[in-house]
Amino acid sequence: EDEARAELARLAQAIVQADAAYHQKDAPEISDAAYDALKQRNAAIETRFPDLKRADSPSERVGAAPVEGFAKVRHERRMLSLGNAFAAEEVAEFDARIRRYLGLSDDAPLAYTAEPKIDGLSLSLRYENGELIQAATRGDGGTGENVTANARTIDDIPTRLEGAPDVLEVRGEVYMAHADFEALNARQEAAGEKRFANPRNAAAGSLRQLDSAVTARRPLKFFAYGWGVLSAPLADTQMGALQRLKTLGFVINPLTELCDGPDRLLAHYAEIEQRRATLGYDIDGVVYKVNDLALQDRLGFRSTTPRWAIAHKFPAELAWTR
Ligand SMILES: NC(=O)n1nc(-c2ccco2)nc1N
Repeated sequence: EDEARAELARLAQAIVQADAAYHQKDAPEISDAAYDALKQRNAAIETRFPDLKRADSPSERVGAAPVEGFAKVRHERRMLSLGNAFAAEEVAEFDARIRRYLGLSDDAPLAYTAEPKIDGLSLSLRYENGELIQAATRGDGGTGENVTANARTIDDIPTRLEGAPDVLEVRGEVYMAHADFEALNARQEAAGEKRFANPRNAAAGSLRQLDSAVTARRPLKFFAYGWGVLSAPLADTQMGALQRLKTLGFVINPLTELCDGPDRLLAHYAEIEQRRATLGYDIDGVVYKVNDLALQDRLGFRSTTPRWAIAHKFPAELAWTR
């Protein structure tokens, strides 16, 4: 009984904290699944020890459940996270591993693209016959949230495309620029509303608003960096596909470069790291991708990450200090 009483106290505190993060900071500290598990554990103990139920039990609190939220969307092609590299040697290993996997000799040409890794939240945009019909967050990679109405309010996201494949899913990152973030927090403060901890939380909280009129007032931006389902190929190479997306009206990160091998990748990494503080938006590394799409298809994916791509991260930045 004492064990149960103590655990109920811990659960109540954890659930209150999770609710506060979800509702106040627009940035849940734990996943919906973890939240649900806390609630179920609490209910199970209360069922077993009814007389231990707390006056402030989370199972009785009105509005405790996170906002009923968005319709769920299944991603036909999983939205994957990236493997990480932290040291230069790991970049050489990434290249060597790919050469081994493909049976390429050390001196065979093997090009990569290198682009800044935007520190925002991933979004998948589905266009059919040139119409934006669905926008979904990454979620757990297999199932995300339907945020179509909110995505339509983002200027960088075209609602209509000319000359696109019949079915085209564009993937990219929603983010908030530093200047827009500061201005938003000033408005929040003036209105007696909560401030956002950092641009990523502000972008996430703004995109995951149930009221799209709120999203429309939030300065969100979008860089396209990839694709999902395609009814026809965009190009034969990563760089060519990005150029095609640009032609279709998407914003591609201007610091994206074609590199002929690990040394060039590291040189570009250093250049981007040099310019990081002047970009006006948060990045947390550089993403290297094999440029040839036929090779990407042969390389495929590891359990959860592409074999053909890696994120070379910057050393963790101090707490958001601007
Ligand atoms: N976050 C970001 O900027 N990303 N993320 C990818 C990615 C994730 C999976 C495949 O590619 N690429 C870029 N530029």
